[in-house]
Amino acid sequence: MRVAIIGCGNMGMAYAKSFLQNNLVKPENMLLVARSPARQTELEGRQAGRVVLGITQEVGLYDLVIVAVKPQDFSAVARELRDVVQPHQMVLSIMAGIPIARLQQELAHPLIIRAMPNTPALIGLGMTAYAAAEGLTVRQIRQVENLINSTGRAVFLEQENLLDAATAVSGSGPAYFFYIVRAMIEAGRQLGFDEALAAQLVKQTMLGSFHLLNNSEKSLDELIKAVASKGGTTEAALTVFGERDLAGALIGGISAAERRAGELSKG
Ligand SMILES: NC(=O)C1=CN([C@@H]2O[C@H](COP(=O)(O)OP(=O)(O)OC[C@H]3O[C@@H](n4cnc5c(N)ncnc54)[C@H](OP(=O)(O)O)[C@@H]3O)[C@@H](O)[C@H]2O)C=CC1
Ligand SMILES: O=C(O)[C@@H]1CCC=N1
Repeated sequence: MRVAIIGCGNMGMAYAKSFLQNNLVKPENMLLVARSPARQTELEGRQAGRVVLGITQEVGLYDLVIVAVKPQDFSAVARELRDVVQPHQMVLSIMAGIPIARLQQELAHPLIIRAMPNTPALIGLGMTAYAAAEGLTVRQIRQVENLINSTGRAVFLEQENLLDAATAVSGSGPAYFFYIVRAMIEAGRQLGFDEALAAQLVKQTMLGSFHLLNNSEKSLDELIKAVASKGGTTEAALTVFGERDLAGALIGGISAAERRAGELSKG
């Protein structure tokens, strides 16, 4: 498959790296589009494909065009891409918020897949939710899904409107996890550990807890109960979390992320 990527930042390059590592795309079949000469030089150094400056006619020669710029940059990209995109090409957007209808309208192009990945895609452990415009064949959708699967797991959403919720839950999710890990390490530090030891205690605890959750028949409530002895230390912590409504704060934050995706949809 021949793939052009517009927006070769964190996510665009995570995709490029995965496709190459899994031999789904050959370097000679990958086109990386930069918007500045400095970025062009930097991308050339990565040897992940041919690098061009700007959205040239060449972009029209690829089977799939991935748009991975910030949502705020999309309209500028669309003004150039709409003159270049060819009827047979598929366009995969990973931009937060922007709905398929707006992508189709601004690009004057029907064959759109909209996906929401997350940063663990960098190591092949990503979670992507995606939806497809009507008019794409099952074969075309499978071709794109095969690429996405090289970055981790993927779920197809029949209802595109759930993509904003996926953005809030799994797209932004890694940042919530890192936020909690950071707070736990800081607590360890304040209780007397040096940074490295606090980080080791927390990271192994998160890793072990994840695998326990994944391999256990117990519900989350039961898993919590199995740690929190009556009148013990965990209960003391959970009481403070409850008094400060930590769960409510997390749910409220995730709802705010979903609302923000809705705002980004309008440009
Ligand atoms: N980061 C994340 O966790 C996730 C991000 N996303 C989505 O992915 C998209 C990209 O995010 P992310 O990778 O973090 O952002 P980055 O800022 O790392 O990457 C965006 C890239 O787009 C480039 N760019 C902007 N305009 C153009 C243009 N006209 N032509 C060519 N390149 C252009 C920028 O170039 P330059 O370097 O020159 O500024 C930059 O390299 C966003 O829409 C975001 O919503 C989705 C899921 C997760
Ligand atoms: O924060 C953002 O807008 C993007 C979308 C999901 C993760 N990062």
